[in-house]
Amino acid sequence: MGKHKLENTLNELKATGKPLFIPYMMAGDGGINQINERIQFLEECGASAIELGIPFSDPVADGPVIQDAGLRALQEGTTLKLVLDEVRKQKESRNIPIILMTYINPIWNYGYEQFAKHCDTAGVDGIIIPDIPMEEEEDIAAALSNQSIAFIRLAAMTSPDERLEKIAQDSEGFLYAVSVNGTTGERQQHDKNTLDYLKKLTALSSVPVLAGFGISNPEQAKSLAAYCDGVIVGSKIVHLFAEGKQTEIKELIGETVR
Ligand SMILES: O=P(O)(O)OC[C@@H](O)[C@@H](O)c1c[nH]c2ccccc12
Repeated sequence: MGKHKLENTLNELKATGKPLFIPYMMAGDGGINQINERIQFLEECGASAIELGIPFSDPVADGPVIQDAGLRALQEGTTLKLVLDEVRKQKESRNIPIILMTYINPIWNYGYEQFAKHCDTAGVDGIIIPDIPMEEEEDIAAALSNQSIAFIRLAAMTSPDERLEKIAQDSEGFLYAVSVNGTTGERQQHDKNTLDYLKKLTALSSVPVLAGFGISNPEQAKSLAAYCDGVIVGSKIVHLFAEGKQTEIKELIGETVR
């Protein structure tokens, strides 16, 4: 058994032999009342876990689709505190793991200890922080560790092998393998060397490895998942929600995890 519930849940799903699928959704896009509705919908679609984005004014890793969703969510008045309050309401009825994706600044404002405690109360299982360098993560890592919340690390294709090794060993819950160079957003295809990179990370990591960035259809998802444990899809899901195309979300997830 791994140290974190998230890791154990993903490993159980992995044992069924199907690729893992983690959809990303922007919290507060479509209104605060859509947060729990959409989480429940994605759970019913067969998602393995949910990556819940906290909108932020300076989202350096986000491409245009997610940036726009973030602006809409901010206009709805979405804050980290509001999202945690919403997520807590559904804690008992929810079976799917929740992963928060937030830049470090909102966590800093909230207070690291306070943030970790409130995540625990809300039943949050893991955290992704795209803009904290390995060298500066000690304090937030300690706060999360006190509450047994998985601190998911991001690996980049440009990282040297030594660094990838360290990231793969440190990562908790799963390892997020960023599979393009650049920001989030749909891509036609991935480089050939992406597959070697995924293979390498899978060999280095003791937690499940999921590829994310640039994935928008089941074919792409399956071809990458053949070299790791599953995929994360953001922009495509955000875009389909914004257009009210829930049926297509269901098909995308269903066809990938089948
Ligand atoms: O949108 P894409 O290309 O499908 O990529 C997933 C991504 O959106 C999601 O995981 C995410 C949204 N914002 C991020 C910032 C950093 C890392 C990851 C993310």
